Amino acid sequence: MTNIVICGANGKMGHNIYNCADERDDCRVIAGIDLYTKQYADFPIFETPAQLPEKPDVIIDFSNPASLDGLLDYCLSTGTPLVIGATGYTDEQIAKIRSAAQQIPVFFTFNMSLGINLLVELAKKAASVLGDSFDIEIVEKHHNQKIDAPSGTAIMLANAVNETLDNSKHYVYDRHSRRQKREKSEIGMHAIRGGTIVGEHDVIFAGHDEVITLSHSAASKAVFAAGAVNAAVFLKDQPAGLYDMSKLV
Ligand SMILES: NC(=O)C1=CN([C@@H]2O[C@H](COP(=O)(O)OP(=O)(O)OC[C@H]3O[C@@H](n4cnc5c(N)ncnc54)[C@H](OP(=O)(O)O)[C@@H]3O)[C@@H](O)[C@H]2O)C=CC1
Ligand SMILES: O=C(O)C1=N[C@H](C(=O)O)C[C@H](O)C1
Repeated sequence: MTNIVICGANGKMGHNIYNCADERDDCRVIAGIDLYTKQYADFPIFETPAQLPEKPDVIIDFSNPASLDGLLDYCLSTGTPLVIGATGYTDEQIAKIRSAAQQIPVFFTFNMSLGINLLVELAKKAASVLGDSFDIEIVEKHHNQKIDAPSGTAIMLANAVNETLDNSKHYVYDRHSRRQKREKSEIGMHAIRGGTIVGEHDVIFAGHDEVITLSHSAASKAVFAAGAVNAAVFLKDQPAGLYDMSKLV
């Protein structure tokens, strides 16, 4: 049995993770963390990790980058494994996550779906064949409640493509404020926000008279919740280190 605490328990992903864990026999949610306390049917919610009455086997975080320091303090001092699904971190925060993973198990990915992680591999392959001659643009679409842009997944895809191309590209987020043609070294990053779109990502390779688009669409948040719960059950028994979806396929 894996005892889970959800950080961001009152949020959309928090609810989906609770529902996913509730349907399984090998794990259960024992508590939540969120900005205000609200009693769920089955578990209590606390405002900070320090208030947790017992140490869980693993914490799953789908809250906000603002909760990172408190979570890392708690997980490092108690040796608690941490699954991080939230997005919007600064480079400095990502460095802190990597550093913590030298002492505790940390599972960190901007997208918990298996499909996106295959898309990353396909995009790397396409970049290795087309990257020198085709223009590369990434388009992501999400619901109107999303705070960060571009999405963590779009950044993950761009980084994977760029690393394949020896980091020869730079990212362009805005073409409104300049009057000039596109440079070969650009990866254009485009964020669309509207309605209840769950999450769509296109990596577009545009060449002379031909275009290849690699595309992924999530139909519900349950797909991310399933990945996060699988990650938590996996992480509980791992040594310190940084893990991602490649460990779950
Ligand atoms: N890796 C992946 O596969 C996926 C990642 N995500 C990411 O997960 C995050 C959450 O998404 P979603 O559930 O849709 O967002 P929600 O806004 O619905 O949920 C976030 C919850 O966290 C709470 N919260 C905010 N700040 C803190 C804090 N400092 N400490 C504790 N709780 C806090 C919010 O409270 P309040 O509402 O009061 O601010 C809210 O209840 C986002 O960063 C999103 O991009 C989402 C889906 C998949
Ligand atoms: O905020 C969301 O909803 C999502 N965020 C993640 C991201 O920023 O990449 C993953 C998924 O697309 C849903």
